[in-house]
Formats: sequence, structure tokens, C-alpha cells
Amino acid sequence: MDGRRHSVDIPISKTLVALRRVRSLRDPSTISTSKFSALVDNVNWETNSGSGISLRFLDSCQEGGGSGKNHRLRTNNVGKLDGEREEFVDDFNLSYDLGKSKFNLYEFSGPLNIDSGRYCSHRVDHNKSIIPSIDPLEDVDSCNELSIGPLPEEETDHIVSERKFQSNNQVKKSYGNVGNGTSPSLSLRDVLSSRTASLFANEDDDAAYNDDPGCGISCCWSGTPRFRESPDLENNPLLCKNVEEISGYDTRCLKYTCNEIVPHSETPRSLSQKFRPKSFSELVGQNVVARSLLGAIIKGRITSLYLFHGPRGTGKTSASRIFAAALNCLSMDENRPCGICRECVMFFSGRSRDVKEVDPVRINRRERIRSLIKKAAIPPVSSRFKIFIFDECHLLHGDTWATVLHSLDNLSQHVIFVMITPDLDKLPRSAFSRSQRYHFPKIKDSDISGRLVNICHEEGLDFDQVALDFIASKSNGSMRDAEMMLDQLSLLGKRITMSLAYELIGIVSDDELLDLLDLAMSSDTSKTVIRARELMRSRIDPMQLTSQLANLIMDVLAGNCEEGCSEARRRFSSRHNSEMDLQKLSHALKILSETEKQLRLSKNQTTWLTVALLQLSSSTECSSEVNDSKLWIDNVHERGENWKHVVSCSCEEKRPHTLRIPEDYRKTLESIWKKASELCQSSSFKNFLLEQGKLSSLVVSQGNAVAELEFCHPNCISKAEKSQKLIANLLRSTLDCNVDIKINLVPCASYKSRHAKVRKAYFRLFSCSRRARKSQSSTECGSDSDYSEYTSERPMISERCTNRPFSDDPCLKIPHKCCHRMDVVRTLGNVQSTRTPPSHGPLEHNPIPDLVAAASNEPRYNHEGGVLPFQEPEHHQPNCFARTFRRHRKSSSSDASQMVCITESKQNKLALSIVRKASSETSVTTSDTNNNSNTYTNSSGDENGLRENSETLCWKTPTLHLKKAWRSGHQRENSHLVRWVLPCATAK
Ligand SMILES: Nc1ncnc2c1ncn2[C@@H]1O[C@H](COP(=O)(O)OP(=O)(O)OP(=O)(O)O)[C@@H](O)[C@H]1O
Ligand SMILES: [Zn+2]
Repeated sequence: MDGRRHSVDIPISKTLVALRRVRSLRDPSTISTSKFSALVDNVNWETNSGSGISLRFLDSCQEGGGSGKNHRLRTNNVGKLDGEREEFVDDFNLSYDLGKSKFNLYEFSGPLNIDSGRYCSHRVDHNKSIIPSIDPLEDVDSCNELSIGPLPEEETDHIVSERKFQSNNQVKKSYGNVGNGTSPSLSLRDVLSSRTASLFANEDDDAAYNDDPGCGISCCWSGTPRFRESPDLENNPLLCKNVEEISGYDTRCLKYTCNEIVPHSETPRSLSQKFRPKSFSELVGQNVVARSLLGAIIKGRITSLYLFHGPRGTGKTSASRIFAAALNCLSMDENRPCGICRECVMFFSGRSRDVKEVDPVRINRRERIRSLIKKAAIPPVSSRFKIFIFDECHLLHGDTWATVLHSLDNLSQHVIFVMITPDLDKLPRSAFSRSQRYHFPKIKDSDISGRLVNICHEEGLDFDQVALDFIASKSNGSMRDAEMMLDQLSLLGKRITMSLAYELIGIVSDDELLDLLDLAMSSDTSKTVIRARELMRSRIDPMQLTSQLANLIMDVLAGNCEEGCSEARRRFSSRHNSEMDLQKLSHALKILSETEKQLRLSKNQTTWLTVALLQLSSSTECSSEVNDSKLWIDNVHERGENWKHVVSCSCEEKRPHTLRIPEDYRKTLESIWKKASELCQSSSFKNFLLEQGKLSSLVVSQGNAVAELEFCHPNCISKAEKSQKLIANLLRSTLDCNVDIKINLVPCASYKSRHAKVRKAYFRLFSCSRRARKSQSSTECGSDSDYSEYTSERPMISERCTNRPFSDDPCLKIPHKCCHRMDVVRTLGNVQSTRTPPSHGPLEHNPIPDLVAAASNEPRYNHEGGVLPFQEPEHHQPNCFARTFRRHRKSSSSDASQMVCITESKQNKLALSIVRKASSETSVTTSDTNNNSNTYTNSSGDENGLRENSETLCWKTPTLHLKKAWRSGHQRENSHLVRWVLPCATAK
């Protein structure tokens, strides 16, 4: 009754929001402010006789040392504020002023111990008004600062508070760490008040209680008893002894009690906040840094600029705070910070005036940083050092850096700047040389897992060790990430197990992963596709799946799948331990890494990953081919040709993406294309070439070149086709040699996304080819100069037969019907080659031929049958090719051929169609994912029709215009062509 009252005015909206926020704190049993939410929960809203509202706390909300009385929040009419203050015998009274839309919080002297023994409440000094002291640094940002002079004691209570809060609704917060004469008012205010804009992340440290020697012990996260008395800190700077004497509590408990860094008097909301390290010994996995910093302190070799850098969540911020505390710690012990001396208590209770965390964004104004430097020059209040911590210092502007660095020499020895950044590259060079740098490496999985175990023990969580190990392995060396994951899992309220972790993190279990990898390695195309789709459809992100597969393969390659691993892993590892398998796996790894890059750019990730999986089984072949291609390039170099002109990768086209071209080759191609385009007179055509076109490969030898161009839209293709002569001329002028050009359609990302609906799962659907070969003297024909078909293993689209400019070229005098690109390629499949087939034909690159060969029951390389599509670059003897080709043209009266296409229906079923043509008879064999085979023969000569069954759309004829076929597929919309594989074997 005789209690002094402090009133606080708070806008109602903020109050309600804040109350809700309090309510939402995650663990009501461990958070002191949540006790308030309990109060709020138990509030009775009563309408008063006037226009006031009265809130009554029910008995059930009484807590711990609470008085057991009801607490009321009562609103009063305007004008009655002072006169009608309710004189409750309760501990506090919160009145709502309707006129001012504010709550007035009256505080009574009677203690309201809303915290249980486990939690410390916030300190209120009843003998002092809520008056902030003026910190020397506070006027740095005067517009946001609150400056209220001391008031006579009578003027305390709500008048003072009102003044204070009416000023921009800003209030200095108590750090709520002292349990002396508790009252909820400040605690509530902490929660309710809006934050003062400040340069310093912890500027509130200088809150109203600077003069207060209170013991500053609170936030007992560890569940230790609360220390309530307020020892005389001034007289007893080193508290260790006193504390034990006074309280009888274990010093270690006290240390924990004091140690919690709660810079904004906010209670921890996550495990990671709650278990922030408070001493160097608690800093996991950073022993070198910790020892070095501690050594510097002990030896007194302190420099003025420190730079902490390293990946996120590795303890940089925590270390900077520990370092700051240790610098000012009064203990002579090596184990600093002691956590119990006056300075430590001040620091850990958030009231140190000499340690500041600077907001890097707000400090970027010149006058602010200058003001900061000016204030820094003032000697510290009570401690040895003034420490300024700049977290995320890469956000500092150049000017700010300059000012700080410039000031280093002028500032006295007591000023220390600690800069923290995860990204060293963004800092000015000068910062490096002026600072002592400390690198915080990623934390080892074993260290992380050990820490998680400790946390689980402290939090009383049930866990499986493997689950914690798994979390550690998924956290990428970041302790914070690991703690976050654990936090989330702990919320489920169950035992922390592997399956729970899998589910939460959204990853595939080992068994599923191994199953998929097994399928992919076994070339079982359809099952691989089905399985991959199932996984991705259910819950797995393709990127995640890719990285898991890559990790698994790495484990197998590194022999990590033998001991101490799951049974499934061991079995897989023993099945794939031959030299060839390991080679396959390592190439699979390369493909996956390429795929990962591709996935980042792609919107159709599922398809790309499926494509990559289909390539895993044949990856070795591709790689050897890449080597061959490289070899070939090198050979040409040796022959003294201009390297610029020799850019090719025969493997490139067969992959769904083109990432394997070395970067410098790509750049060369780009520059050639740019130069050629710029020679164009018409600026619109020049722009068209530059913007829509791309030179994707170039093979030059002995004055002749084959250039492959890519355009990403069919319209561009037709435009380019119309001007192919011009383009060839431009390239010829640039390269100074004769040029054949091939024009391919490679839909770009934007085009694909626009047409994503229609072309769901397609890659390199078709390419079309043109030649604009400038006629050479006939003597050149059949010589080494003809490279025309070297890279033609790609699926090509046939085109209207036109009178080609090269029709006078003896090499290419081919019948009208066969001038189609596709025909050429197809026919090549029937070449009665006299040469030994190379050990790796271009088709080997593709996994499909295995399937094709299996499905068509024919060998892939039939020496007699001449299965070879064309010569390898390694044997690059174009004349051979040309001769063979000519010979074939003469001999192949039957025009027997075969082609394969892979289609995909709406039901996501892949189907393989083998189209064989012998004379007038065309037979189509299809097999779908269910291994249903279906063959039908058409001897009617109706070659151009499409035949459709429930699962697949087959192109019955190899001479069909592919573009047309594709369009028809679209119109039908029940299946579409995924890929052509041409040719595969000889049809008899
Ligand atoms: N080395 C560590 N030992 C123990 N806990 C750590 C360590 N590193 C990080 N943590 C945990 O992660 C949380 C975040 O750490 P901290 O803020 O110090 O990391 P940081 O490296 O500064 O990260 P960021 O660069 O993102 O600011 C801490 O509260 C703590 O719980
Ligand atoms: Zn200390």
C-alpha cells in the first residue's frame, strides 16, 4: 500500500503486440519473460463502470515468490488518471489511459516475484527513478537519443516515465539481470518498449542503471539457483570470494548465472542463443584462436585492430565478446574471463560501458564515425580497454574504414577495434595489413556432434548418437546450423532419431540413395528414371539429391563405406570395388558436379537430374572421348596451326549441357563470333547475331573450317538459315579460311521456360544443320580438308531439300533425297567400313545405345556390318570418311537403315522406339518402361505417318521431317520426343 509507484506509458498497440510476442516465446518453462505471458493468459478483461477496462489476473498465475495476490490492469477515463489511481494491495497496477491511448504501469514496492527459483527477474531499484544516465557516446546519434536529466526524487514514478516514453516512445532498456527487489515493471517495459535507434547494437548497455552497483545476476539458463543479494561491487571488485560467502552458492553456478550474454535483455529464443559460449574453453573447435587471444591478453600484447573472419556460425561473434570480457576482466587468473569480477559481471549483464557493438550500417555516416572516434579517445569509465566490436564489418563503407584505420595511430592504447566478417574479400586491403587476423575455420563434425550431445544432456533431450552425428555432418562446419537443426528437432518432442532428421532436413535415406545409385550404375534406364522421379516427386529437392549422391560416391571412393557404416553401404561398396567400377564412380562424380552447376541455372531440375543419372553408367566412355578430343586439338597445335581456330569438343554435343568446354576455348569462340558479327554491315542483323546466336564449336584445319552455330529459337534458326551464306562469309573473313556452318537449335533457359509446359522433359530435342561451304577446287575434295561430318553424331533434323551451294562439290554430290542431314547420318550407319572400329565410338558416350543394342538385339559394333557411324577425330582423315561415304552411297542400294528415338509420354514413361528401314519396309519396335515390346511393320510405303499407341509416339520413318514430327508430337501432347539416337546398328 505504501509502495512507491512508477508508471510507464505505453501505446496500447505496442503493448498488445508485445504481449503476443511474449506469449510466443518458445519454451514457457525456461524463459523468464514468458512468466508474463502466463499472467497475460490469466487475465480477466472487465469493463468498468466508466469507459475503463479492468484486467484481473487470476490466482492461477501466481508464481514462485509471488505475493499470491491478484494483479489488476485497470483502465481509467481521461482526466482521472492521477486522481483515480486504484490503490490496490496488489503488486502493480497497469492503467490504460483512453485519452492518450497509453498504458500506465504503476509499480509497487511489494515484491512480485514472477520468476520461479530458476529464473531471475529483472532488477528495479526502488530508490531510483527511471532516468538514463548520459553516456559519453550517446550523443553520437543525437536525433535518436533520449536525454533526460536527473529529476528530484519526488518526480519519479510515472511523471518521469511519461517524459521518458513520450520522447519518441523510446526507452532505455534495463538489462534485466539483477534480482534485487524485483518487480515486473521493468521486465514488462523491456518487452513492451520500442527500441531506441542506436549506433550500437548494445548501446542499451548504458541504460538507466549505470550508477547501480546491483549484483547483475540473472538469466539462469542453466537452471542454477538465483542469486538475489546485491553485493557491494565497488568495494569488492573481485566477487569470487564474496559471492561464495554471501550466498553459499557454487561459484561455477554463479559464473553460469552471470555469464549469459544477453545484450538486449532478450531471453534466448533458440538453443544456439542459449548455448552461446561464454569463455574460451567453451569455444568449440577454435583452440588455436582461443589460445592465441588468451596468450595475447596474458602477455599484455594487445594490438588495436583485430580481424576475425571465417565461415558463418563458427564462433566469431562469440569469440569477440569473450575476448572483450577477458580484456577487461580483473582476475589475475589465466582463466579469463572469470565471469565473477566486477567487470565481468558488468559485461555479462550487458551493462559494460566500455564494450560496444557497433551497427555497421548506421555507423557509415561520416559524422557518426567521427563522433565515435572522438568518444573513443575518452579513457574508459572503469575498465582497462574500450572495445568496439564491428560485426559484419564488410558492410562498412570505404570512408568509414579509412576513418577507423586513420585513427588507429592517434588513438590511445586503451582503444581496441574488433572487426568481424565472413567475407574477407570484401574488405579493403589496408585493413589486412593493419590488423591481427584470426581465421575461424569450419568446425569438425566430431566437435559439433560432441557439443550437441552436451546440449541434449543439458536440455534433457533423448537422442540417438547417429542422428546427432548426422546433424553434425549436415551442418557444413557451422555450429549454429547444427544447433538450429537440433533445436527444430527438439521441438517435435520426440527422441531425436535418424528418420526424424531425414524427414526434417528433407533428404533421402541411405538405403534409398544406394538403391538409386545402383540402378543408375546398372544402366537400367527405365527403372532409374522411375525411381528418381518417385524420390523427387515425394519430397526431395534435386539439388539435395545430387549433392547426396556425390557425397555417397565420394565416401565409396574414399573407402569410407567399409567400417562403421551401414550394412547397405558396405554391401554397395563391396559390389563396386573393381577398378572399372571405381573409375565409373569417379566419372559419375564428375557428371554430378557438372549437373549441380546446371541445376542452379535450370528451372527443370528434375529432368536434368534424370538425364545425369542416365549418364552415370556410361560416364567413363564419355570421359575418354573428351580426352581424345583434347588430344586431337593438341595434335593440331603441333601441326603449327593457329590454335585460335581449333576449338572443338566432340563430347560436348552429346551431353545435355556444354560445360566441359574449357573456359579459354569458350572465350575464344565468343571473340571469334563477336568479330565475325561486327563485320556485318547491317546493324540489325549484327545485333541479331550477337544476341541470338553463338558459335558453339569450330574445327579448322588446313584452311577449312567447320563452324557450329547455336540459336535458341526456331525463328532465329530460320532467319539464320536464310542468311547462312552471309554468316559463312563473315566467319570466312574473320578466320581467313573456308567455312562450313552448321546451325543448331539449342533452346536457352528463357525460351525453355516459356515453353516449359509444352516441352516438359526435353533436352537437345533436335538440331538442324546447314552447310554453306564455299566451293573449293575439286582437287581438294577427298583430301584432309573435309571435316564436314566430324561432329555430326548429334541428332540432326532433316530439312527441305534445296539446291545447295555445295552441290558442285564432288564430295557432297549426293542424291537429292539424301542431302538431308538426318539421312546422311542415318546412312552412315550402314557404311561398310574397311577400318577397324575405334574402341569408343561417339555413341558410347550416350547410355541409350546400350539400351538400343539390347533392344534391337544387335551388336553395337559389327565389324562386318560396319556399324560405325563415322570416324573418330583421333583418326581424323576426312578423306577416308568422304570416300567411305561415297562408297557407301554407291553400294547401299537397299538403303537399309535404322534409327532410334526415345520418347516420353505424359505418364512419364520412357519408351524406346527403334525404327528400321529396309527397302520399302519400315518396321518400328517400341518398348516402354514396363518392358512391353511392340513391333509392327509397315510395308505400305506410308513412311511419313506417325503412329501412336497408348504410351508412346513413334516416328515410323527415319526420313520423316523431324521438326514436323516434333510439332505433331506437340499437338498430340500425349508424348514427346526426348532424344534421337542415330544410328545404332545396321538393319539387314
Ligand atoms: N566455436 C563454437 N563453439 C561453440 N558454439 C558455437 C561456436 N561457434 C558458433 N557457436 C554457436 O553458434 C552461435 C552463433 O555463433 P557466432 O555468432 O559466434 O558465430 P559467427 O561465426 O559470428 O557467425 P556469423 O558470421 O553468422 O555472425 C552461438 O550462439 C553458439 O551457440
Ligand atoms: Zn572477470
